[in-house]
Amino acid sequence: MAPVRQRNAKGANAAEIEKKIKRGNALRQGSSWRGSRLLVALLLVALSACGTATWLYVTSLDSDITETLVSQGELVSPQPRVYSVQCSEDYDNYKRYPGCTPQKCGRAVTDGVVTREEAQTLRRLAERGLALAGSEGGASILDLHSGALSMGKQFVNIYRYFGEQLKDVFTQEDFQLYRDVRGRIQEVIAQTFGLDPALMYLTKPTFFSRINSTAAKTQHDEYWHPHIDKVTYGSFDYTSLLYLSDYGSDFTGGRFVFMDQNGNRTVEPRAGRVSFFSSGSENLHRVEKVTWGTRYAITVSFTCDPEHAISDPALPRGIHG
Ligand SMILES: O=C(O)CCC(=O)C(=O)O
Ligand SMILES: [Fe+2]
Repeated sequence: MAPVRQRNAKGANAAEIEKKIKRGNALRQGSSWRGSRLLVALLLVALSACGTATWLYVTSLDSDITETLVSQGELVSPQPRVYSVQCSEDYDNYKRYPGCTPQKCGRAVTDGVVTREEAQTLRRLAERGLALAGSEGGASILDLHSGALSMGKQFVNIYRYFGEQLKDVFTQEDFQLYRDVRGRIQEVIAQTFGLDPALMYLTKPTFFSRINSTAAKTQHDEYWHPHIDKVTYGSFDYTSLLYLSDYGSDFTGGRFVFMDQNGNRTVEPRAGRVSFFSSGSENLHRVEKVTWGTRYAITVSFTCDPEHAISDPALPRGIHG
């Protein structure tokens, strides 16, 4: 009996082993199936991620079609380069001043109105003025008309705060140069848009700006938001920008961007370059973030409304520069 039992036991063992092997095989087959299904799933996820990324890239390219209107290296002189655009209806909401209120709208750039030497003198003026204080964030302004100067997270009035000290910072010649340049810009805007320069007035704010890549600390530092000058500043009818430094060598980023329905159009700053445009929503724009270096510019703005006219900046009486 015992050998039979043994045989039986042996037979049972063999059957069990066979079963185990089969189960093992089945398990292995199952897990390899599961493994390959996982692989397929992963592949699908990767493919759809690639697809989404490509789609995002293509659509971002599409909405980011950028045309350079004027590059830093070009010299646009003696005549401005003019791009006409249709006027928005913004001006209908304001009193019309014939001979000044925009009827022709557009944008233009000229390197023939302010010399590079003049731009350098104005840049030094800006450097000295802004060295008195400046924003903690990346964007500082100095408004010689109101006296507003960025200081830390706010503004001070330089004429009150620094008083007599200013005679070592600004000279009468500096203010004379500002007036001269302002007058020439006014002339070229009037010529380009067919206006009577005598019916255009300097308006506020009109300011020097200094921008670097330091992170913004307050909303005042956030210069890069798209905006419409007429909406932001109210009184503006024509905006001009006089650049005091060069895109690409003094700073990177910081190009001026007109944001049109069908794409972006940029102006690359160049010292002495004047860019001007009608201030309504036909000229929605922004400034790219400055990524390196320091960018200096002056915003010189004009209104047609004599009630919003301001006088040229001048050193207050008693401060003799
Ligand atoms: O500095 C610039 O290029 C533009 C500044 C600007 O948009 C503004 O002052 O309203
Ligand atoms: Fe602006």
